[in-house]
Formats: sequence, structure tokens, C-alpha cells
Amino acid sequence: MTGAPISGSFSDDCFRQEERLLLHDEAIRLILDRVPPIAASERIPIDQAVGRVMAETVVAQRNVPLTATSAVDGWAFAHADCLRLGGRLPISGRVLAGKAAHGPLTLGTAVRIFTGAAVPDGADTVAMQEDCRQDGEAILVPAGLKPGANRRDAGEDVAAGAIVIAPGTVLRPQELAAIGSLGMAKIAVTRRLRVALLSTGDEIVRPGQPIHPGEVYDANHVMLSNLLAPMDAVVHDLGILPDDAALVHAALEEAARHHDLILTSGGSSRGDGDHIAEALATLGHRHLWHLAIKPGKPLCFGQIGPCLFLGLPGNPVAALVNFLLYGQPLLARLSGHAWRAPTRFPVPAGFSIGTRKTGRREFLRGILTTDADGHLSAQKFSRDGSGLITGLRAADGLIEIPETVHSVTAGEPIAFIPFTEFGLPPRRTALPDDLM
Ligand SMILES: Nc1nc2c(c(=O)[nH]1)N[C@H]1C(S)=C(S)[C@@H](COP(=O)(O)OP(=O)(O)OC[C@H]3O[C@@H](n4cnc5c(N)ncnc54)[C@H](O)[C@@H]3O)O[C@H]1N2
Ligand code: MOO
Repeated sequence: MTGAPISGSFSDDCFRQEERLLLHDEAIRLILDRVPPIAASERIPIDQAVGRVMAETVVAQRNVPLTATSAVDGWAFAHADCLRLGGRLPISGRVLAGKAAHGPLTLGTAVRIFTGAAVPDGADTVAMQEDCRQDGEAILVPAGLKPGANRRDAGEDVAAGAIVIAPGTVLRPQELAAIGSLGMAKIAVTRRLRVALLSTGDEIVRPGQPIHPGEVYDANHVMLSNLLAPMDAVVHDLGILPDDAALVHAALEEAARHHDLILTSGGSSRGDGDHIAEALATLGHRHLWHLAIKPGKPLCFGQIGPCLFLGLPGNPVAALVNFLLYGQPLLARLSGHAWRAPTRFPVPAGFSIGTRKTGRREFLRGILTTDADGHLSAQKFSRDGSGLITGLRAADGLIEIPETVHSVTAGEPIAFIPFTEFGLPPRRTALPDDLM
């Protein structure tokens, strides 16, 4: 019997829709709603706290600065005295930084003062030494200095009693400076998340090992462990899972016992070797599988007992994009901080898309360019394809094409999300021509 030729249309689109896929916004909401923050906290020195999440409220116990201080090296006096005496003030003393003022300012005089030194009571203004002239035992202050100039009031930065840091704040060098300025040496932060990181697939080989036809070096492990590095997590490398249902089940069940989150890449779709989504459903709960996005349709999210689970697609572009879009809010919620959606900047498109299939939100690799007249535009990386790490190297960020858009005309504003919005460092070298 000869088989009838197969008729019908074939899809070159791996996102053919056979069921209603969850929309991007629905997935974000679901993650934010389902992920509880871990409760445990620990006290640590402030110099080890960058990137950690504050677990207590910091209230200023005293003013910063503690007393009024001078912002310059010069002469401190009462502005009204200076006006009354025509800018000529006898010198009555000297205040050095680090020493309390000897007492209030003697009426009608000026004191020599240095940057950071306490301004005596009664002195409301400081003149810079370069602007003044000493005339024997008096100082000559030029006209025009405003009252209050060069004086920092007590509590000008932070007033005693103010709430400075709220629980859930991610500590940057700036927040740590504020805490340090209040005199606190130790603070309570939430404990670090324990994250298990696994690659999956019989074809995956760790860099440094010999490779054979049909095999692929593991690019996702080094990428994901470095994406996790600045986050509040201790990452355990659990290696590469083979495409074997029993082994996948056993490994995930064991990992769930010791971690707050399991992060996998690969094996999340429906191929014969893909066991991740099925294992998640069997061992725990699959809250989400299949999204109306590109790349990353096969993403799955759920939990095994209290341990959360994020199964990223294997293609490196999808793994990175999906980690930034969904992994970051998930880790944020888990470690107890309010997640802020990355800012989308309107940038003129430097490309056109004639027609595109609507229904999915697409994230393209975007490159920012400036023309000779200084006009900024966003180019899309020339080649599509979720396996092309080259596009990730070239990109400055992601171009977001909403679900309903069916074409893009060059020059119209599109949404650009710089990688820096996800906390990634900017590319510091010029883009080689071959990456455009
Ligand atoms: N019939 C269909 N096939 C596929 C569809 C589909 O909708 N229908 N979707 C495609 C898309 S999109 C993706 S993404 C992948 C996702 O599949 P998996 O998550 O199961 O990933 P794998 O099949 O294991 O791997 C995909 C691809 O990525 C390579 N890979 C995997 N891990 C790594 C790693 N650690 N480092 C580097 N490269 C890795 C792997 O070798 C594959 O080439 O499914 C499509 N298929
Ligand atoms: O989601 Mo797939 O990652 O587009 O390649």
C-alpha cells in the first residue's frame, strides 16, 4: 500500500497555538500571587550586606548630620552681623572638624571654620576662604552672600525619628551608606535563598569535557549561575540530568528537600526526552506551562512541596529572556522584596516587520544605535533563532512587541528594555561590525 501524500500546511513556527496559552501579564501576576516570601532572617555586618534584602525597619536614632556643620573651609558668622558691620567681622575663634564648638558665637564676630566642623550656635552663614580677605584681626566678607550659605543644618540629610529603610528593601551601596551614616554596624536581612541549578538533556556536556557528534556544550549553566550571582541566593550546581524520566523524578524530589527554588533549563517541552513538566506535575503542582510569548513558550512554573520550581526552555536565548522576565520576579518575591517591573523606554524602531502573527508577546534582541545626527534607534538583531547566543552578546536589551501588534514600521516608537533594567552590566566595548 502506498501512503497517500500528506496534505495540509506545515508550520515553520514552533509556536503554533493549539490551546489557550497564558499571557505574559497573567504569568507575572500568577508568579507574584503564588510565591510567598521566606520568613527567616539573620544579622550580618553592613559591609557584607550589599544585594541582601532588609528584614527590619531602620529608624534614625539621631540627626544626620548630628549638628550643624560647615560645607566649606572659611569663616562662620551671623548674616545679620555681617550686614550690620559692613562685611568687616573681628575674628573670635577657630573650630576644627571633629571637635565640638566651644560655645555660641560671640555677637558681631566670625570664627575660622573648616569643612565638616560644627558651626557654633548663632552662626547661620559660612563664607568660603577664597572669597574673604583677612585684615589683621578681622575678616572682610564680600557683599552678596546669601543667609544660610555653606551651612548644613542638623538633620538636613535625615531627621531623628525618620524611617530610613523599610523591610523588603534591596540594599545597594546607597542604602548601606545611609545605614552607616546612622551608626549601625549590623542589620537584619532575610536569609539567602537556596537555589538548585540543573541543566537537562542527554546531549549536554560541560565545558572542558570532550565532545562528540550530536552533543552540545552546556552554555546555560554558566549563564544562569552568573545571572543568579548578584541576587540574594546560594546556588548549588546539581549538574546535568539525563533524559530519563525515573532519574529526573528522583533528582527533582531530592533537590526539593533542600532548596527554596529549583531552576532547570531544557526538557520542558513535549518531546520524547522531555520529562521536566511531567515530573513537576507528578511530584507537586504545575501552576503554569506554555505561555503566549516568544521565545519561551514551553516555560513551566510550579512547586514541589514548599520548594518552588522554574523550568526554563533549553535554547539559551529563551533561557536568558525567560529568566529575566519570570525568574527575577520569582526570586524577588521569594526573598521578600517588592518587585519593580523593568522600565520600557519608547525608542524609534530602526527596522520594519511587514506582518507578524498576533497573539504572542515577542521579545527581540535589540541593539541601540545613534546616527550621525545623534538620533537614537533600536535595531533588531539580524537573525532570529532561539539558539543564537551571538544575538545575546550583541544586544543592549530587549525589544518588546505586544500581543496585538501585527506590523512594525521603521521610525515608530517601540518598547525597549535595556538589560541594565534587569541589573545586567552594560556592554562596555563597541559592537564589532559582524555582530550587527
Ligand atoms: N514540536 C515542537 N517542538 C518544539 C517546540 C514546539 O512548540 N513544538 N518548541 C521549541 C522551542 S521554542 C523550544 S525553546 C524548545 C524547548 O524545549 P526544551 O525546553 O524541552 O529544551 P530542549 O529540547 O532540551 O533544548 C532545546 C535546545 O536547546 C539546547 N540546549 C538545551 N540545554 C542547553 C544548555 N544547557 N546549553 C546549551 N544549549 C542547550 C538543546 O540542545 C536544544 O537544541 O523546544 C522546541 N521544540
Ligand atoms: O521558546 Mo523557544 O525558546 O523560542 O526557542
